[in-house]
Amino acid sequence: MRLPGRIAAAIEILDDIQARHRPVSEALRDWGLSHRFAGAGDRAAIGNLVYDALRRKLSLGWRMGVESSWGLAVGAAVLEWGEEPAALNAAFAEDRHGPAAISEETILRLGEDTLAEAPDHVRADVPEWCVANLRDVFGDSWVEEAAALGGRPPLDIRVNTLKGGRAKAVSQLARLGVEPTPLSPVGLRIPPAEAGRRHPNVQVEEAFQRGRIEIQDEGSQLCALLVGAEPGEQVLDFCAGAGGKTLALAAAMGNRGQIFAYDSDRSRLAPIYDRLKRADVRNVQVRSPAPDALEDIVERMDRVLVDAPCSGSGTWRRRPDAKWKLTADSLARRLEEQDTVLRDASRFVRPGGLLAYATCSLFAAEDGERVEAFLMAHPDFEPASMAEAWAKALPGVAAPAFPGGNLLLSPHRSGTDGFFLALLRRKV
Ligand SMILES: C[S@@+](CC[C@H](N)C(=O)[O-])C[C@H]1O[C@@H](n2cnc3c(N)ncnc32)[C@H](O)[C@@H]1O
Repeated sequence: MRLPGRIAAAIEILDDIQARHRPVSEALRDWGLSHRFAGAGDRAAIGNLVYDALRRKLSLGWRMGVESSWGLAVGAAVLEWGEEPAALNAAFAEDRHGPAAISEETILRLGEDTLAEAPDHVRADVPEWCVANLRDVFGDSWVEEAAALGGRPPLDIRVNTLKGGRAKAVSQLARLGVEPTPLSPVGLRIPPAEAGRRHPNVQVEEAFQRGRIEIQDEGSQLCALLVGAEPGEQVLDFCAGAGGKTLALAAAMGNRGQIFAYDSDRSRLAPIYDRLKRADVRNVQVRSPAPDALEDIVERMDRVLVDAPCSGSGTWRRRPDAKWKLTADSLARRLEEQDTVLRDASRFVRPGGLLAYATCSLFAAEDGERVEAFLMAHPDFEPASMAEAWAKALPGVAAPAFPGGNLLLSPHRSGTDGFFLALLRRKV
C-alpha cells in the first residue's frame, strides 16, 4: 500500500472506533484480519496514523478546521509526519484508494498559526472537563504538561539485574538502538519511532525470552526503586496485577526476603506466574484473591506497595483512546477504589514500616488528595521523606522537586510516563 491507501485505511478505522466505541487495538486487529493483503509495514504505518490522530485529536481538528476522521488522519500525516499538503493531494489524485483531497481553504489554514487562538483544552489536547484536575497540579504550566501527554512515547526496558547488568544488555540489544535511560540505573530506552515506523518487537529477542529484560516505563522503574525494598525484608505488593512492579522489587531485593503478590482480580494476576519464572524470581509468593488470603501477614510487612487502580492519565501517550473515554463518573469511582485499597493495604504494615502509594495518574484528586484523606483518617501514619528515599535508591542522580513532598513524574518533566508516589511511615 502507498501512503494514500494507508491514510484511507486510518480514516476507516477512526470511523469504526468513533461509531462503535471500540478499543483502538481491537479496531486495528479487525481491520488487519479483513485486509490480509496489508503487510507489516502497512499495519505499522496505519496504526501510527490512528494513534497519532487520537493523541492530538482536538488540536489536529482545530488546525485542519475539520474534526472528522478524514481531518484527523490527514492532519496527522501533515502536522505530525511532515507531509506536504500539495504533494499529498497529487498522490491522492493518482491513487484510486486515496482519500478526498485537501481543500485550498484548509491548505491556507494550515499555513497559519491558528492553534495560538484555540481554547486551552484544545492546545492541551484533553477533554475540557479535565482541565481543573491538571491546573490544580501544574498551575500555569498545565497546558505544556498536558500537551506532552499527546506525544509519542519511547519504548523503555528494565534490565533484570538478577540475570546480568545494564552494560551487558546494552551490548546484546545494540542493533535495536537502545540507550541507557537518564534516571533509572536499570533502564534502557529506544526513542519514539518516527512517522510510519514502529518500535522493534523486543519480546522476540533472546534477552527477553531468557528474562534478562522486561518492558517497563522508566517512571514505573523509579517508583519500584523508591519503595526501597532491601534484601531480606517482608514486602507486600497489594495491587500486583501482572507483576510489573513485583518483578522490579524482587530484583532490587536480590531474590532475598519475601514478597507477597496480591491482587483482587484473579485474571489480572494470571500472567505473573510465567513472568516470575522467566525472570528467575524466587522470592515471590503469589496470593490469589480469597477472604483470608493475607490474614497471616497482618501488621507484619516492612513495606507495602499500593499501585492503585487509577484513571491512567499519566499514560495517555500510550493509550490515547483512554483519554477520550474517561468520564467524571468513572474518575469518581476510581477515587473510592483508591481510598479502599489504601485503607485495606495499610493493615499489613508493621509499626515503623512503610506504605507506598503510587498511581499512573497526574490528577491531584487521585494523588495528593487521596494521601491527605488517608492521613486524616489514619493518624498512626505520617509522611516519610521522599528526598531521603531518592538519595538512597538513586545515589548520584539529581533529584527533581518533590511537590508536597511526593514524587511527580511526567513526560514534560522527566521524559517518563506520568507517575505519582507518596511514602508514608506507620508510627512505632
Ligand atoms: C495499576 S494496576 C497494577 C499494575 C501492577 N502493579 C504492575 O506494575 O504491573 C492496579 C491493580 O489494582 C487492582 N485492584 C483494584 N482494586 C483492588 C483491591 N481492592 N485490592 C487489591 N487490588 C485491587 C486491579 O485489579 C489492578 O490489577
